[in-house]
Amino acid sequence: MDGLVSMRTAPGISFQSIPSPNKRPKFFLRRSSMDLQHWRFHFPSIRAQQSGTIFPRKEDEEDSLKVKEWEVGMLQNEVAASQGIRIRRRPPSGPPLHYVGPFEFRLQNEGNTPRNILEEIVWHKDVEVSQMKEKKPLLSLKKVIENAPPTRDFVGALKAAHLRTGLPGLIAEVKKASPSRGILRENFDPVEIARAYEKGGATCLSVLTDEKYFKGSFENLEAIRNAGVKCPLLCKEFVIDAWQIYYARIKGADAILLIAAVLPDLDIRYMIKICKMLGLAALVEVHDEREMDRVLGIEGIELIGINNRNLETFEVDISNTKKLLEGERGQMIRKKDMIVVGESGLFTPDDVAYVQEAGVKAVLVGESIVKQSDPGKGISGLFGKDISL
Ligand SMILES: O=P(O)(O)OC[C@@H](O)[C@@H](O)c1c[nH]c2ccccc12
Repeated sequence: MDGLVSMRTAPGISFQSIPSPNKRPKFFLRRSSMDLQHWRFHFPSIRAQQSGTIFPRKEDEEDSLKVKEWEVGMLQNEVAASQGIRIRRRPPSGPPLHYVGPFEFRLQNEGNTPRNILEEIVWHKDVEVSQMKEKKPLLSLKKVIENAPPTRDFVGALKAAHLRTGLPGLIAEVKKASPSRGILRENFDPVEIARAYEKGGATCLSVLTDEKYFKGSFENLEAIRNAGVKCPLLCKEFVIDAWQIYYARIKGADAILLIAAVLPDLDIRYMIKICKMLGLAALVEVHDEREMDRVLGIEGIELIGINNRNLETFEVDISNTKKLLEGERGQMIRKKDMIVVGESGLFTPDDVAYVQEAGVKAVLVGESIVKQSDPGKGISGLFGKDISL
C-alpha cells in the first residue's frame, strides 16, 4: 500500500477505508474542491517517483503526462471563467474514470456532473480528441497537408452570392440529428443531401462531424468532398484543440467553427492564425453581447456567426440576431466589413427577411431544409422562391 504513506501527508484530503469483499480497502476521496496538486494522488507511481523511491517506468511517464494535461485543463478553466465563459474545459474534481487506471481509488464525483449539454459535449470531446491525437499525431497530419489540394474560398463565395442575389448566402447544413431535436432525418445519405443542396442554390455547406451528439462524422465530410460537390465546406465541430483544425483540413474542410462560449480569447486568436496558415476560413460563433464584444476585440476575424440557439439551454429566439447587431456593434461590424451569419431556428421566408433586415449577409440553416423529402426544394420553401438560378 505505497499510497497510504503519501496519503497521510495529503493536505485537505481525508480518506475513508471501506472494506471490500476481497479484503482490500477501497479509498474514497472526500473533498469538494480539488486543487492542482491533489491530482497527483490519482497516480501513486508519480508520488513514489517524486520522493525518489523508484525509477521512472513507462507508465509513470504516462501518468505524469496525464497529470500535466489535467493541470493545464484546470488553468484553462480559470482563464475562461475570467472571460465570462461558463463552460469548463474539463471536469473540475477529477479526470474521467478511465484516467484513474488500475489504482484502488474511486472518486466521489459530485462535481463531475456537467452543468449543461454544451459542457457535456466539451468534456466528451476532450477525451475523444486526446484519443484521436494518440492515433494520429500532429506531425503525421502536417505531412498529409503538404500534399493536400487547396481549399476553396468560403468567405468569398458568401460575399459573391450576396452581391449577386441580394439575398443572404445560404450555408446549408448536413445534419442528421441534434441533442435538442433528436433524429431529423431517418433516411440519411450525406452525399445525396449535399448534392440536393448544391442544386437547390446553397452557396456553402456545413457538415456536422460530431458523432455522439449529432450523429455526424468526418467520413461524411470526406465523402461529400470526394463526391465532386463544389460548394465550400464548413466542418461543424466542437473545436477545443488546434489538432482538430489540422484534421478537418485533411478531411476536406474549407472552414471550421470556433465557438466563443467554449474558447477563451487566446485560443481563438491562436486558432485563427492556424486557420490562416492552413487556408481555412473560421466562423466564430457568438450567442450574447459579451461574446460578441470579446470577438469584436480580436483581429483577423472575417466571419461572425450569431447563434439564435443558446447551446446551454436549447432556447431558440431569432431576435437574438437583431439584438446583437444593434447600435455600436453593428456599426463596428460594417466598418470592419465582416460577414455576419444568422444561425439556427430559421424556417420561413419571413425569418430570412427578418435576419437580413437585422444585417446578416448569410444564413446557416439545418433543420428546416434537411427534414424535407427533397432538401433542395426545402431551400425554395425557406426563401419563398427558387434561388438556384
Ligand atoms: O437546425 P437549425 O436550427 O437550422 O440550426 C443550424 C445550425 O445553426 C446549428 O446546427 C448550429 C449552430 N451552431 C452550432 C454549434 C454546434 C452544433 C450545431 C450548431
